[in-house]
Amino acid sequence: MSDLEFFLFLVPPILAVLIILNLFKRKHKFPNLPPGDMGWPFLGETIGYLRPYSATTIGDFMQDHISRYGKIYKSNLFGEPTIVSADAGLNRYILQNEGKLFECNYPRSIGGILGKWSMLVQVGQMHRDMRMISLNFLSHARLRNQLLSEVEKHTLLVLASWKRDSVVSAQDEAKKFTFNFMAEHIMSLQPGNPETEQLKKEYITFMKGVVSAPLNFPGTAYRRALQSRSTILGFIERKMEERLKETKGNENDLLGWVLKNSNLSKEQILDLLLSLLFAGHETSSVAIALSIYFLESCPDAVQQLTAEHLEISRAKKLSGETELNWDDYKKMEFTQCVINETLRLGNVVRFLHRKAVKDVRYKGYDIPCGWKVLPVISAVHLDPSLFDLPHNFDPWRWQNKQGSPSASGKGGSTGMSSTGKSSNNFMPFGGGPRLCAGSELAKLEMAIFIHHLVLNFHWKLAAPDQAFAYPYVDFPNALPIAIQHISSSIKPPPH
Ligand code: HEM
Repeated sequence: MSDLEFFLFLVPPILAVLIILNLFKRKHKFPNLPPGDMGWPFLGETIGYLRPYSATTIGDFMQDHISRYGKIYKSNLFGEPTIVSADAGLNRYILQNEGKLFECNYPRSIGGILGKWSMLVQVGQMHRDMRMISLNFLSHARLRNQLLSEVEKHTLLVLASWKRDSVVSAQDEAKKFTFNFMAEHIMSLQPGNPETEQLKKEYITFMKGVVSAPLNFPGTAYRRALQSRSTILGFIERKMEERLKETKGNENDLLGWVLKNSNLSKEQILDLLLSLLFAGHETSSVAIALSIYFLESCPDAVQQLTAEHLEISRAKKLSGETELNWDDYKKMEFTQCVINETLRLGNVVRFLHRKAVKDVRYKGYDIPCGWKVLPVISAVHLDPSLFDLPHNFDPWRWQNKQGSPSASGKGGSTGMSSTGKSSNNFMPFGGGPRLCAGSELAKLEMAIFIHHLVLNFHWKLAAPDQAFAYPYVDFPNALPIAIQHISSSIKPPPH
């Protein structure tokens, strides 16, 4: 027998014994691991977990696992032993104990593409520093005094370009809107300029890689995305150098603000800007597309929305004002219900990546230190014990948040069930120390877009489409809608 044959003969039984010993040790040290199936060696159950499914459901894999094992189960996902939680209480516990018992832990491929300094992968002090910068950039005062009118400007730019009685791709249009807005606020890029359009093109390739399998071979989407990442970073770097040469710095955009007010290195600034562009563009555009999709099949909601926005628009005409302001935004109460319901049912971000940094015991279950932990927020939002008829689009369930479920609830639901009344179970923006830094901006973008949409257009699906979870949410046909103008004309922004 050659050395190689001898080696091949010995390795499998040794590996098997090691795996069994490891399982035995684990079982001994952690006798109360949640029930579940660790699946195939190495692959675990990852393929089943990531199989696409309708975005308004939790998918067959999750449904089947919850029926078999309950809302907390163990598995092997993304190459690691994992605890999956569809349990509202455990999800809150995980997010609130960030940095103490659990820590953010996105797959290495995300760090490869968003950068090692990306906020999504940073933990500890560096994360806190970058978070402060983002919160500053997205502060309430900026939203109110500057970003609101910019959001309106970019909404009008997109909607005014829709041709009469045409078909538009709602998902692409929403992406155009959020990209233009973010690019202007991050680097003062103007919509339509050749450099902005070039960056947008690169960014699309980049995005395809972020959501693809992390296979770094020639010809793969991931490899192309890594190349686009370098091109985009080169672009941002040039902008940065131009700024550094300017004598009077422009602090109105994030790039200017960071250069003036932070000690971040060039590499850190590049990754911060890129990850903010990613975090702020992809999510809210999908949320806007989802709202257009849900509203299309809910005429009662469109009618109530239209009444709310007509009222705001009439009052503005009487006072001689044209642009929306914060007081107008605050009047958009039913719109907020539509936004909440869109985020609850559509689940733009479905689960988060964490790992246990200590041995944890929760409700009698062991969560061993070092294990991956996935709080699945979509499973809570679609849990029938927390939200009545969770698969129905029912914005009225959000009315009378403090009191009993709305008696006038339409869409067949009586609103939230008693436990669901508490907004505790609603976490579209995550929670704890990593709560989405752009949640208020995202809601503002959705509200202003909906305002001008319902005042100016009727729309119908032009071809069948529906949202899928891949697990990122996407409309395979980019949501084609046939539009009809209601008002005589929608004008591009005056400024
Ligand atoms: C509907 C739209 C959005 C949804 C559903 C959403 C959801 C989320 C979620 C769930 C997280 C937590 C990730 C985690 O804990 O691992 C997060 C983080 C974050 N989001 Fe959003 N987001 C949205 C829009 C935005 C926008 C418009 C921006 C701003 C430009 C933004 C910026 C961020 C940032 C910077 C973080 C990282 C926060 C941190 O780590 O401290 N997001 N988002």
